[in-house]
Amino acid sequence: MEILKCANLSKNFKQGKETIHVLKSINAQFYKGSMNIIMGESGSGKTTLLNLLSGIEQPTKGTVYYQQANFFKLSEKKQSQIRGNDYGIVFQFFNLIPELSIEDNIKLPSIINHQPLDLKYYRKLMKLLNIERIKSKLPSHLSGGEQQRVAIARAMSLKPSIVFADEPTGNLDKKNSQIIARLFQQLNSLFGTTFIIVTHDPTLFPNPDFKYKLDDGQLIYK
Ligand SMILES: Nc1ncnc2c1ncn2[C@@H]1O[C@H](COP(=O)(O)OP(=O)(O)OP(=O)(O)O)[C@@H](O)[C@H]1O
Repeated sequence: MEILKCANLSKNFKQGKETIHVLKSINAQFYKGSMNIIMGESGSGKTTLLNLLSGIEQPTKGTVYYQQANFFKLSEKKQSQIRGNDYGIVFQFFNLIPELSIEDNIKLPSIINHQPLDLKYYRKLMKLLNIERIKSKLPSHLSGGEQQRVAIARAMSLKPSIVFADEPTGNLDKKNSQIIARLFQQLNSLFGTTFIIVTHDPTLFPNPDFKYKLDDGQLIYK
């Protein structure tokens, strides 16, 4: 069953007097519980595509459907509910709040979105990501790999149906990149979360369900 879909999705940016056509009428489906990898050269529009799919940015043309609903036609309130409760986002540079403990960082989405944490699920997540023993620390006291594991826990804390990850291993060494990639696979199998991951290094994800490349504004199925 498809959970997310885009139809004729285009995005242009104005750069001075020029208009650049970053995404050119992209059509794609993402299935519930699937692992999707998106590759592409620097500047090919990977972040832009992720921003449109996750509802952060509006397309110039075209439609994004989340569970059959035309996302950008939904009310602002509904859009932000979906972004807060149903989507999780993982960034290259972790984006943890420096003043908050690890535990408070992870619990933040539940506070902001007024959603109770499922404590049994939360403990399972902490254990799987191996961050229980560092939960009282501050982000600055953690290694990059640890910070990214915390960021994944935060993104997954409200049991999202889709996690969007933009170069989640881009700031990590090889060993930690492999650990993070393996964790994504495990979370996908264990919780059935749909993952849409942008990466420069497809060897980290040897068997995704779907692999794409962004090239000249088109999303090509590999
Ligand atoms: N807000 C913006 N205004 C103008 N141009 C933009 C904007 N956002 C992105 N672009 C341009 O769109 C193109 C695609 O950018 P994007 O960040 O999506 O690429 P990317 O594939 O994620 O690149 P990288 O791998 O280097 O992160 C680039 O040429 C970029 O300069």
